[in-house]
Amino acid sequence: RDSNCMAEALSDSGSANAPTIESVRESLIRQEDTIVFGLIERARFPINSPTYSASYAKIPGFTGSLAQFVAHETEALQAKAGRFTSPEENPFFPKDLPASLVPSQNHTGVLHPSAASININKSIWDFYFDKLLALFAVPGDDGNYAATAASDLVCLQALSRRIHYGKFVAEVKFKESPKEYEPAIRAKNRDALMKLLTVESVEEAVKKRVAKKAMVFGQEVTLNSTDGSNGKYKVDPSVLSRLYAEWVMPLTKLVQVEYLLRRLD
Ligand SMILES: C=C(O[C@@H]1C=C(C(=O)O)C=C[C@H]1O)C(=O)O
Repeated sequence: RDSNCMAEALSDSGSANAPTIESVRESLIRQEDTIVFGLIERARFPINSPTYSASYAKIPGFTGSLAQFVAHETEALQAKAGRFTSPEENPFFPKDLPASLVPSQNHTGVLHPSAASININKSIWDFYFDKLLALFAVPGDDGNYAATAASDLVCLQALSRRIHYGKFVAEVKFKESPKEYEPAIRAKNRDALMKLLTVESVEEAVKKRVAKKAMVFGQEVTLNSTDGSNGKYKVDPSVLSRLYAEWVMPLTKLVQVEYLLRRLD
């Protein structure tokens, strides 16, 4: 099976195509590329703070910032195109989302149905704008607010997909050893579940790999120099390890715990 096609793989029917811990981890690794490239694209612009100010935007018929407006309206269009019928996609503005207008895809049930009730995009939105952005975008204002908002949404959606992928990780882990998970689920013991699903060696490797990807993808490519990067990268590699250590992995694990707690409902 083509390992780049996790979405297709997860949609396949039949247990022969059921995800494995390897296939799920492969997808998480590939999604790192999307996240690193997304941050590199956003880092082309300075912070551009008017993008986040409701008093700047004053959009007729909409209360909120330009960033909120672009996310809200883009999601409405994407919903009509069927984006959120995929169990891998979770909207930031789930209220009043228009229905899909396209023929429905056959997303067969890999996940327990209660997975649909898990959406932690509010936390993702908050850490992205309140903490992360200032770590990789330089201070300043170049007036490119619409492009800035669009590029923020690309980052947010990539982070959201990665973090909510914890649902699939948890499903695979549960299927591999139900007897270990069941008592902790019945006891609603979050700490025990967190311990069971945590693999520190994998987390260490993730932190190192995303920093390395920031170096490889974010170097200046030139034709006639021996060291194109000169140690300068479009996004500081340490920001990538910090993003994963402080937010992405803890939130992915939170999604896993939330999913497991509902797994026997
Ligand atoms: C995703 C997994 O579960 C946990 C979360 C990880 C992550 O978010 O990258 C990594 C290791 C585990 O502690 C996994 O085991 O691969």
